[in-house]
Amino acid sequence: QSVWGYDSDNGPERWHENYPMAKGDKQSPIEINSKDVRHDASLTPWHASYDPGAAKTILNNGRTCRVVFDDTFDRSVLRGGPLTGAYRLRQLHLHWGSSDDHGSEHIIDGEKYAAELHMVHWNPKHGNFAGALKQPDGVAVVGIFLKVGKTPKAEIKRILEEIDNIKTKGKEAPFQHFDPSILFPKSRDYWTYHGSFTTPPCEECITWILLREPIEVSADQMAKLRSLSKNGENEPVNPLVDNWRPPQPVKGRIVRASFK
Ligand SMILES: C[C@H](CNC(=O)c1ccc(S(N)(=O)=O)cc1)Cn1ccc2ccccc21
Ligand SMILES: [Zn+2]
Repeated sequence: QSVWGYDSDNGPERWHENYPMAKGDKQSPIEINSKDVRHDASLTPWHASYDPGAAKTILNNGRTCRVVFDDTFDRSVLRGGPLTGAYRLRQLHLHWGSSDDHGSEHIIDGEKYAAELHMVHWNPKHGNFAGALKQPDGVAVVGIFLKVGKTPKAEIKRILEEIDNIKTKGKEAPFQHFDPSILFPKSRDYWTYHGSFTTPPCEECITWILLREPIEVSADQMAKLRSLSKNGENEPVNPLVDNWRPPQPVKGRIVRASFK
């Protein structure tokens, strides 16, 4: 019984065999077409107030590179936008491709970005993360697109510098004094819709907040990300690339925009 992944024998087309939610009506990611988006003037700006001291470790779990934060109290929270209340930052991670022309999970007007960064928050009114992922308003994920360009954003460097210490599956390193809000682009414009985890168990508990403005990374930084391995130490090298789920059926959902 192979654990889920992104290969032909355990990839997105087969996740539903062990995770029936994968065939639900509110799955993520999706393709966003501007012509179908509805501007919602009632959408207020979102606000993140993160404590750099909440950052704990960075790890390679064989499927992504993840930074974990202390979420035992309202220390780093996201408010506003489509959200009611303060959602606690739990972790951030990325999805990327084997080349610069693809890798993001959400696709905007046919455009795929080289990578997509997810900042995962949960609603403490549901007690803990396990409880939150069973609720439609349980989790909020801020998605930031990464585009390869000439003027890379310096702040992403901090994450990529750690890559050398977590090359193989299971490797973890301390990652402290990091405020992920430095990764935000200038514009606060966003799209929002209701969806799911883009990985098993694919629970439909996520309010997605996708930032319209991508941040820039360099080709070298993308190569760095692609130097991560799915395999454990002393196992045959299996590059950690293409850890993205293809777009899922929109099924009548409305995507709202905070901007005109
Ligand atoms: C779902 C959880 C592991 N998965 C995630 O937390 C997760 C977060 C964000 C995304 S994405 N790509 O959509 O942003 C995908 C997966 C495992 N898990 C299952 C039950 C459970 C209970 C407590 C703690 C962890 C638990
Ligand atoms: Zn993700």
